[in-house]
Amino acid sequence: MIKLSPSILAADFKNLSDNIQKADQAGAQYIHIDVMDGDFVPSISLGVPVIQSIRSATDKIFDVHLMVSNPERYIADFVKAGADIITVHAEACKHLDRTLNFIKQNGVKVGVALNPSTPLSALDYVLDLVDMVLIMTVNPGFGGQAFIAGMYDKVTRLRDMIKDKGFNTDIEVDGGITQDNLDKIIEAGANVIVAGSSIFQGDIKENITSFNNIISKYESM
Ligand SMILES: O=C(CO)[C@@H](O)[C@H](O)COP(=O)(O)O
Ligand SMILES: [Fe+2]
Repeated sequence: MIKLSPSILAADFKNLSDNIQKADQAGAQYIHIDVMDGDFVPSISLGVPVIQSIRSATDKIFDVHLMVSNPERYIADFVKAGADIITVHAEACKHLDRTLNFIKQNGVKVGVALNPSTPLSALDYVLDLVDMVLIMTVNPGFGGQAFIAGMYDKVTRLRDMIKDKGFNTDIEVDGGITQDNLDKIIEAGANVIVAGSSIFQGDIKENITSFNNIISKYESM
């Protein structure tokens, strides 16, 4: 099952709950929420109070991407605010195994993210702990960047690694995804698709319908 996770970083913050409801009604399965701390990545975006406040706008899955140093400090707060999936960066955790276990103990789905330059071997001893691996297809910190072409191969190799281990882990891709590269990234093995600018710039409903039309070709396979 392929899921679309619109990134609200590209939404109109003045009309955030309206934009989220449009994405929900147009057929997004997840809502991707980028939390940036100005330390792990240069930008500061939004945090717990915003998530708490938009929780009532939709009952779709809140897919929370923490681009935060030492994220274990905030996990319980994000769960309380309404996160359903919490993804932390391998590069941002001093004790990744402990942090992933802690997310699971808090009763939500566990994700681990890798920057473009981080090798897949970072997953060797944690893959069994996670529900989802997020492959960054741009360097984290900003929306609207161009997809890094080398990431197709990374996703293919990760899908093989997951199959070899007999797991069923989701692969999320995040950054620079458009209707033009969607086929290729799904064919590489991604099944959770984050898109910010290419959903929220222009007509949200039309964009989501076009994305879902492409995705639907793979659902019947
Ligand atoms: O995590 C991030 C950026 O760090 C992303 O979730 C972006 O928000 C995706 O935006 P687009 O590249 O799709 O515009
Ligand atoms: Fe993200």
